[in-house]
Amino acid sequence: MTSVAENATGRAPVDEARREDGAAGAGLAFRLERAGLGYGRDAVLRDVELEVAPGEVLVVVGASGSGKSTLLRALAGLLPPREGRILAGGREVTGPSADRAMVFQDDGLLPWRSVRRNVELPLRIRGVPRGERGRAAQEWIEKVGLAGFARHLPRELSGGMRQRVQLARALVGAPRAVLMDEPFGALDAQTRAEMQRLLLEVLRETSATVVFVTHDVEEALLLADRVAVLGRTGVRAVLDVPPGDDARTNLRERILEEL
Ligand SMILES: Nc1ncnc2c1ncn2[C@@H]1O[C@H](COP(=O)(O)OP(=O)(O)OP(=O)(O)O)[C@@H](O)[C@H]1O
Repeated sequence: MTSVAENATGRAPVDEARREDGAAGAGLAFRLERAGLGYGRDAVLRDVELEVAPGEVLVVVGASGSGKSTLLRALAGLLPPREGRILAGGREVTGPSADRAMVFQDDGLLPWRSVRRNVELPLRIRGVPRGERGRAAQEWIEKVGLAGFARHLPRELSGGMRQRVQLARALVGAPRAVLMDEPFGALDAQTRAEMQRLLLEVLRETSATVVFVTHDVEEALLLADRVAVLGRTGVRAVLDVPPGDDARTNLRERILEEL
């Protein structure tokens, strides 16, 4: 298991005592034990052994079709493993949970709901009283730079703004893990860079564990504490992201070799 002391988000190093489970609100640890994932008869990933430490940002890269989204769906509890086990916070994952928020590439917002009402949704599902959820939603809308847009509908926003709304919706309920599937994949280069900066900024305020899927090795190096590289049927390597440009250049080459 890697040290996450050099966390890209600048967050405090993970407390060893919290690794396996930890108090409510602490980042969630994940563990895949010989997990086999697939659809019907088709195996996508076999024998996956992987640990994600609480508070860590693990970025998953791999060729198209290597199973990045499949892995994320399994962590979210949307796809049960065919073999082995998946543990979150020491407990077997048997379905989705409010502890594990998801962010998708296509925005996944409810088109008929305003920004505020989209952001409030996880709190509403949990039965948080209206006033409290309105305040929390407004706070997150401001944090993601959308003050003044609370009453807008998703179709009135740009792609980048819609991803900001998704980020606010994912984090408003203080989840212990955020699972992000190519969230910036459809954005232009400049908006993507802005969103990466915003993500690093907002993650500093949370202790959530992040598993982030991307095609983009540069994005992986920017965001990750560690990078997991998927190969044809499994995890080929899990690599620490060291500080320093030279070390990153070496790592970039290593990742590209593994891909
Ligand atoms: N719902 C599904 N039913 C059947 N097969 C699926 C399903 N979703 C994905 N697959 C298959 O599983 C394999 C892995 O797909 P997955 O989407 O996890 O890969 P990926 O690495 O995320 O790809 P990409 O980078 O192109 O998004 C592919 O062969 C895909 O066709």
